[in-house]
Amino acid sequence: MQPLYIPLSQHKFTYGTQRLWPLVSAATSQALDRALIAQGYTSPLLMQYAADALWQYLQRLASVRQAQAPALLVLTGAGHNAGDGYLCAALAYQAGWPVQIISLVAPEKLQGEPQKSYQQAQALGIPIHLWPQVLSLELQQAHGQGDLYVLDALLGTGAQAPIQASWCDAIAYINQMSAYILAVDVPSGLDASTSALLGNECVRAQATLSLISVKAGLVTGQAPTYVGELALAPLVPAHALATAYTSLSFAQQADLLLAAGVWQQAPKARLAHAHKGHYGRVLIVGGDLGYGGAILLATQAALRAGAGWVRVLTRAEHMAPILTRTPEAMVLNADPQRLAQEIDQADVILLGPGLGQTAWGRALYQAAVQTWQQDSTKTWVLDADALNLYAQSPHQPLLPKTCVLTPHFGEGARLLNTSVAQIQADPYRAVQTIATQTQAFVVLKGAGSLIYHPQLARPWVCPWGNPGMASAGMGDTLAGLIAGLLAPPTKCTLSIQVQGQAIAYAVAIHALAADLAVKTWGETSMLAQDLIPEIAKLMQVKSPSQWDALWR
Ligand SMILES: NC(=O)C1=CN([C@@H]2O[C@H](COP(=O)(O)OP(=O)(O)OC[C@H]3O[C@@H](n4cnc5c(N)ncnc54)[C@H](O)[C@@H]3O)[C@@H](O)[C@H]2O)[C@@H](O)CC1
Repeated sequence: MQPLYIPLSQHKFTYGTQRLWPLVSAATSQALDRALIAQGYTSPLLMQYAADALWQYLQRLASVRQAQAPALLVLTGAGHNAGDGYLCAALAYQAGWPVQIISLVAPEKLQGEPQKSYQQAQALGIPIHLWPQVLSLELQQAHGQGDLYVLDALLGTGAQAPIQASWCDAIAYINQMSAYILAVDVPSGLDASTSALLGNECVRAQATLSLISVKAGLVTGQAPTYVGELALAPLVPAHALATAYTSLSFAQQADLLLAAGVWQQAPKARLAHAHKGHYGRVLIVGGDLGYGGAILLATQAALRAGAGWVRVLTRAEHMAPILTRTPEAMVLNADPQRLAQEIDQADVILLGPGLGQTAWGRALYQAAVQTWQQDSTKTWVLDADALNLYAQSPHQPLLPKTCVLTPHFGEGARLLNTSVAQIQADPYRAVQTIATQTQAFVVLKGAGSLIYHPQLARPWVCPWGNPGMASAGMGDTLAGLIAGLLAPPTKCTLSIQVQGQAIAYAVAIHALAADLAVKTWGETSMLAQDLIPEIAKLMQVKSPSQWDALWR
């Protein structure tokens, strides 16, 4: 049987020659449903296709896990999401799995398709309990043996905040089970558009099968904790979906970067007669006392990204350690007077790794601002305390014409003078607001990093990376990588689109390097420096087969 879903969390994942995948809001997803219904894919048909895909996913999972006597518990609410759940329960029951359903909504309150699906499950004789009834002995036994699968069909794209206490209790109840949770379309409690949490509890699924389209709220911010493995069940043929997309009058929300296209963005083969001037000059400024490692990592990443030369302005105390580890770099004692002259010689200036906020760092920041105000033709990357100092300025200076800001959520909150919670409530809005206010490229770093510039149609989302990246030096490495990849002088004169692709490539390679490194070091022990050799490996990939070989 043809697979009814496409796994999106795999690194080997490719989809034709596409480089991007559309991410949609809940509203767009509902409009897509309507457009498909208008093509003759009626609501009951789509619901049955959804149930078929969910059931196939569960069966394959049980087979991979060599599950003994698998049992299914389905939690349902009132909407179409629940309808998918009832129909999937019916398929599992007919195949001989022990199945029980816990509904949070009294049957007499159900309407339309969800009501019909409920009646179908009921007619088969599947036990349906109204929350908070306890599980029957049979399922409890299966649960004890660890073969219990839970289908979360409580809330889908129609979910609204807040989640009431009794629903939170039900969510907490399934989260504490030692069962495998598959979420239908969206983990209940997560906003499908923004990745915000709608209440105090959210289903923590091992996997989510997104239906018809991938929702933007599943891939960024806090979402990866709740979504688990992500897969898409398109439900309808590609041509029907393409017609549905073109009939929409409003744009999709974001684009997901895809592995299929990432390697195609790698720097081209070098000219046979090349000299280092062809590959650009990067100046890195930072590394106050106590922060020598930050500037070292940025330097190594910029060099591995292929920059022709890298000069470093830092504290005198850090010169010898950096040179010992990276003799290819030119390392100089930083003083604000020297800065203008060094900037003049560079194509790209990275300001911020380990810059700190003492008088030393502030003086360098001020000198840098004066320089770019006089000559805004250079490409700048502002990271770490350069962002904080910019955010603190009472009169924020106009940024250079080509500028990349790389805030994490905390720095993003300072740039917008708001809280981290507000950024988490809608990272898409945050990245677009920062970029619009500054007219710069913004890389909002975190799980599912976002990349945006006001002249791009939509933010791009990087789907790779792992929680081991929540460690010191990761941001410095990324900043160095971006600076190195933007360094070739030709890049600076190219369009926003092409510069954006170089930045997206840097973000992707950084996350993918972490996904390679984690295979050796594990999430707990992986260090930022472990990414450097993996970055070099990834940048050598020139074909899909080389790409696949990396992930074997
Ligand atoms: N329309 C269609 O034809 C299709 C819909 N599909 C499924 O349908 C879902 C969307 O269906 P709906 O629009 O019915 O949305 P939902 O299934 O998310 O349910 C909305 C219902 O939940 C209630 N609700 C919202 N927030 C709540 C909260 N915080 N606490 C308690 N109850 C709450 C609403 O009052 C409404 O009754 C998708 O996520 C997908 O799973 C799929 O079957 C594909 C086809």
